[in-house]
Amino acid sequence: MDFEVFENFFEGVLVIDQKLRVVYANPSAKEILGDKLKIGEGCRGLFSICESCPAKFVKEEGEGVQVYDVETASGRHVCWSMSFVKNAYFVETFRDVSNVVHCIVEAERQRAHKEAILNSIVEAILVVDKEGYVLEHNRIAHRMLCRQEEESLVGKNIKELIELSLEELPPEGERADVYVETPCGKQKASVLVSPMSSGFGYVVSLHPIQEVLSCTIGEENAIVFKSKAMQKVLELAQSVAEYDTNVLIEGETGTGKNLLAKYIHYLSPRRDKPFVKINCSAIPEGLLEAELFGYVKGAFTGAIKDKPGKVEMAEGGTLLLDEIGDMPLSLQAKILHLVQDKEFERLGDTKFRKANVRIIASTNKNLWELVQRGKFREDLYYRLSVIKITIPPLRDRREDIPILVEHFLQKFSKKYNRRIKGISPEAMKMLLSYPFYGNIRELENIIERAVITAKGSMIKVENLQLDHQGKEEEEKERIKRVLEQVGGNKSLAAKVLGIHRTTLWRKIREYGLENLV
Ligand SMILES: Nc1ncnc2c1ncn2[C@@H]1O[C@H](COP(=O)(O)OP(=O)(O)OP(=O)(O)O)[C@@H](O)[C@H]1O
Repeated sequence: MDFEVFENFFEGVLVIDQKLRVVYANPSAKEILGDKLKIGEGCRGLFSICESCPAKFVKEEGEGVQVYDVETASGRHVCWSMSFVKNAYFVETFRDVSNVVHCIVEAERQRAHKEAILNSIVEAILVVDKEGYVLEHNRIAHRMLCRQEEESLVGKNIKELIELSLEELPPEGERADVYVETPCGKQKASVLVSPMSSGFGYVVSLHPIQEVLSCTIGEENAIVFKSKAMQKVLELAQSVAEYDTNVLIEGETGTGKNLLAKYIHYLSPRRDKPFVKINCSAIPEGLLEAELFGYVKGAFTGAIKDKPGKVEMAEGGTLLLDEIGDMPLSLQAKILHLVQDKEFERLGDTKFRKANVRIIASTNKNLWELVQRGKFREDLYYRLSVIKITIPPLRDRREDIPILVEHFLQKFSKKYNRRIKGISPEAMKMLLSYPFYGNIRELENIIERAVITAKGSMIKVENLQLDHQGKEEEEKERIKRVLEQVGGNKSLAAKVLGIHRTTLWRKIREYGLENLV
């Protein structure tokens, strides 16, 4: 066999006889294998593949073998092949691929580093191209967004995953809160988008936000909160719920007094019996007694048959006397009798009836002040306020605003079948600085309007209809009234208003009320 033909080959060529001795090596082979190569000696050990010498297989099967990465005795990497020719020789050819292998190893090392870093981040990371298609992601993203272990996010569009397209995400460097559908239900997450310096796409990070605290008696009546102040309120409510004591709930309008009363009822042993509410301020004085205690036929013109009142409707359950501060003095004695002796009389009747009801009263007025002014019976006040729970106004627990916003966003998105995903940072900032004299009810109305009027899937500043002018007037009047009541004593006025002294002083100057102090 003429081996000269191999002399100028770029690849290394070794010719091995059947006793596995090297009979020829071309210059490339000599260069690659160095002094480990000895012509006339055995070839064993020249390559890492010699450990499982393929010669026997190649000869018997008559098939060549190729291995892409074989190490030489001197540590170089070659792409190696062996064939059996002319029933006499094994020919090994090999090409140095050390550089390629090095690049692959380096790329693999970098990939492993990147993967370790990505997986050590507590946020879900999605690397997307300019159109929003996922190129890479970390383990948290998989856990957060995939229902099945084998499911892959690569190739999916961000819109499909978080229902927000790239254009709808917050601008670079700004976070926004969104809701993401996860295998465990909706998860709130703070989203941040950073463009890649190569201009190749974006890194979208989703930081899961801890579940909102909520006490719920059904979806409709969820009480959501985050503040310590509300936590205390709820804890107190929970601890008194099981006892049959009367409870007085105080708080400004719209702070959630009705909701809390329902919560207490549903936590109490009376939960399977009725919860009945009567609004003492909404019913004309003449009708209130009949509404509360019922009447018998002929009690007044139009009383054509006996009719039970709210007290009887609440039998076995809870009766909420809403806006108790507006209860006329004339009726207060009868309420006292009900509260004290659990007895009442239907209008026009001659006999007392027994009532098995738990009484919760609520008021947005300062009941004690009404007692002092002779508008509310002191004995009734003490009877009702065995346990007094005061719900703080929303402006004193602003940390509840974001979760309430989200709660209402979800509620109204569902109600109006709109796909509202979140609120822009500017809009949230505006809500956080708004005084909310109408408290949660006002916030609820603002969000309801915003959900209806929002053009895209995010609530923006222009969707918020805030009544700043009206609020300022209202605040000025309130401060003026309180200052007059306390004879200009700033400390006392700040206490009554529930604001800090320095805030009060600033507002006095703002509204030009200096003459009152
Ligand atoms: N913590 C809360 N979480 C969720 N929704 C709330 C919360 N507090 C109040 N709301 C909602 O705000 C609205 C007003 O609440 P509610 O009627 O209980 O207030 P209120 O203090 O009784 O008002 P008013 O003094 O006018 O009778 C309701 O729609 C209620 O569901």
